[in-house]
Amino acid sequence: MKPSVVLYKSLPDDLRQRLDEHFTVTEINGLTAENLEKHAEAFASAEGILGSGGKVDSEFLAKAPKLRVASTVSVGYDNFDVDALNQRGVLLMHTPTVLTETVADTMMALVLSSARRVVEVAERVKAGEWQSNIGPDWFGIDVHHKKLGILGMGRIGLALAQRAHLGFSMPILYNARKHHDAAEQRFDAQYCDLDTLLKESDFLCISLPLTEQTHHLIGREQLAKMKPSAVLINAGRGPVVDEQALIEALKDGIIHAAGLDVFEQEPLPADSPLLSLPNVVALPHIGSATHETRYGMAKDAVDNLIAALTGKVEKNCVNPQLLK
Ligand SMILES: NC(=O)C1=CN([C@@H]2O[C@H](COP(=O)(O)OP(=O)(O)OC[C@H]3O[C@@H](n4cnc5c(N)ncnc54)[C@H](O)[C@@H]3O)[C@@H](O)[C@H]2O)C=CC1
Ligand SMILES: O=C(O)C(=O)CO
Repeated sequence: MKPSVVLYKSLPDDLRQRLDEHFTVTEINGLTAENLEKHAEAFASAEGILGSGGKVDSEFLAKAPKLRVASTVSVGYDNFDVDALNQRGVLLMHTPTVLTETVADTMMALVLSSARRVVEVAERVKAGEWQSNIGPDWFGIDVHHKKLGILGMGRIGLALAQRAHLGFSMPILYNARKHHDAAEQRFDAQYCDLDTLLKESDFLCISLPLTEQTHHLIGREQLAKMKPSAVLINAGRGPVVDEQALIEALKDGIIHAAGLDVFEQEPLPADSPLLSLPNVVALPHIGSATHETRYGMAKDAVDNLIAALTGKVEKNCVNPQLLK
């Protein structure tokens, strides 16, 4: 008999077909409380789950007593309680690597659009405001040769360093839990402590995961250490930055601008003060959102689930110690 799995994100037809070849699939529209109740039987018999978004914690696991593998269509896994999964012996599979370059492209787009005010001035053109030669009120700030600080020098941080250093002649500073040899050798990146990164970066780019240690790592005190001309870019997770403190810093001129792909609450509420600030570029969490990359992530998530439920895991496992 094929193992039962719950699919909580729709897949392209060919990938759905591949999943059906291996498993008996129940497809639901998200891991909502309502769906957990409505599809209680499917969760009770599920050996695997595949999707993205929604909390997977001990409360969820109590409803899925046969679960062996959770496969998320994302690299970030902050919505999973990894300790609870470990206690239950449930493997967690994710999709690093396939999205790295695309997310770095998004971060570079945020750097450029925040500095050059691309969104703001394009809207002014559409509104018919371009009536004569433009003056300083349309100008932005340079990107090339400025110092780019990377907070979280992992896969995405490295790909951003490549773009910024080789493409835009930007000196790279970074902070991470440990030195990154490839970043230092290939892009001359300089390791520094967080205070130095805050004080010296012209662009502070956050590509950190959300953990207990990184929650509100950037708050009022840290923002106050940044240059008034600095731009903050966050494509890691919203709660790494204290959003209220960021709003105040942007309003009060403590920092110059922000480019944000992630927020404390997503979707960003329509009445968020961030949306009325001209010095904010706000994107709807599109870091990995290209057709090619989203397909690649879904494919990897399907392959990860098949590998893990058939005992053939070689990569993409968050808790490989369970394999021993
Ligand atoms: N906006 C979007 O659409 C996307 C956002 N992301 C976010 O980007 C994050 C990073 O992804 P990858 O680069 O693939 O992960 P990674 O694991 O390769 O890199 C994370 C880096 O953060 C560092 N780090 C972790 N905790 C730290 C701390 N307390 N202080 C300093 N450095 C710390 C690690 O040492 C590592 O260098 C993901 O966890 C996810 O939250 C990822 C993909 C898309
Ligand atoms: O993969 C992730 O962690 C995302 O945020 C979406 O690509």
